[in-house]
Amino acid sequence: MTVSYPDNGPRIAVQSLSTSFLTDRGRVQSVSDVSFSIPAGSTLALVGESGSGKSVTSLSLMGLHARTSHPRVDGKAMFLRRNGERVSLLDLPARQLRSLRGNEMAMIFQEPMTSLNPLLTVGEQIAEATRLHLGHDRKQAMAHARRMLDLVEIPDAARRVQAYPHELSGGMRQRVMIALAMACTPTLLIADEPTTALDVTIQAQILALIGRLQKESGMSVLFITHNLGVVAQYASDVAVMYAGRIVETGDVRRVFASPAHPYTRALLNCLPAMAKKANVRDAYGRLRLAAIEGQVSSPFNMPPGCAFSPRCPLADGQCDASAPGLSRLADGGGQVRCFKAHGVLP
Ligand SMILES: Nc1ncnc2c1ncn2[C@@H]1O[C@H](COP(=O)(O)OP(=O)(O)OP(=O)(O)O)[C@@H](O)[C@H]1O
Repeated sequence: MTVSYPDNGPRIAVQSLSTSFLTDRGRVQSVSDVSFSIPAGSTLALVGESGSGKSVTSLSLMGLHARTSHPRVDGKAMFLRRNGERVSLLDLPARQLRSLRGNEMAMIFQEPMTSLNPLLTVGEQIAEATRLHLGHDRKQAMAHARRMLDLVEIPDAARRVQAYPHELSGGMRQRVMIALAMACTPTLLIADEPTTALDVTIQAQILALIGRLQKESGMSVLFITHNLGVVAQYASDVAVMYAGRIVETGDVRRVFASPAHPYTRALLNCLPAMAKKANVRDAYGRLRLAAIEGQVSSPFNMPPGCAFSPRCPLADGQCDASAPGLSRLADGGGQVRCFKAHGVLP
């Protein structure tokens, strides 16, 4: 299933993406000034605590916000199509965006049951996608569905193609979601917490599967997770989000070896491996995992300065008074949004 794609620039380039919604309490800014790009075949992990704006970012790119929340999405998101054409996702008419979704751009979510149709067999659901996007007839579509189930290593695919989602385990359902997402050989896969609901062994298998499919197909992946621990193995680059903004970007090795933002450092300190290294133990001799004290400020009550300053051990008057912009780090190491970061280029 290897496909060659035009190699002129990033698969997706997002610039100053900002999203707000209308709520009972007025318009709320959920994502502000988010920029990143993902080259062909690369994985960018978007990391941050719950509520930091990761899902809103991906749903904004896919045009999937409910109209009832009156979303306002600003900025630019250029997507490189298979045919070499570059399209502006935020300006595309709904019909054209729909024809890209599930075809050249696909998405998998945490909970497959919310995306799979309980009334159709898994084979019918995959077949429906390829009939719509690839023009398969019924027979071709069902044969393709079987091949896809094989590809995602579902045992006995010929039989399972006839199964309904509720007849499968959580791990199998997530494999079906991946098969559905991959059915039209997307060039961009957005994986939003794809393994959070699964137990650790199955998580590792699913992530390995996505990694294998990516290598074989050359697709780019936007991998959304709150768990920095899984990032090191599966992503080439990281963007850390806090309160709707990217606070640090860089390649995985640099971010893990020398995190520049105090929030990234705090996230890393929450990892078991880091706890082992620090070897801080409780009264019973158990390793003590660090936790980030305090909570993300409410979007209705954001501090005037840096959003992280109320929780930051380094914050001073400057951080409370004004919000830092993104600065480039020395050695091509990415960017950071912090007055106190070391190694920032002038
Ligand atoms: N339709 C909406 N209307 C109003 N606010 C929204 C809407 N969707 C998301 N938000 C708010 O936007 C912020 C970012 O939410 P988002 O779901 O992107 O966070 P997240 O980082 O993906 O968190 P999680 O890991 O829990 O999914 C949150 O404060 C959330 O409550």
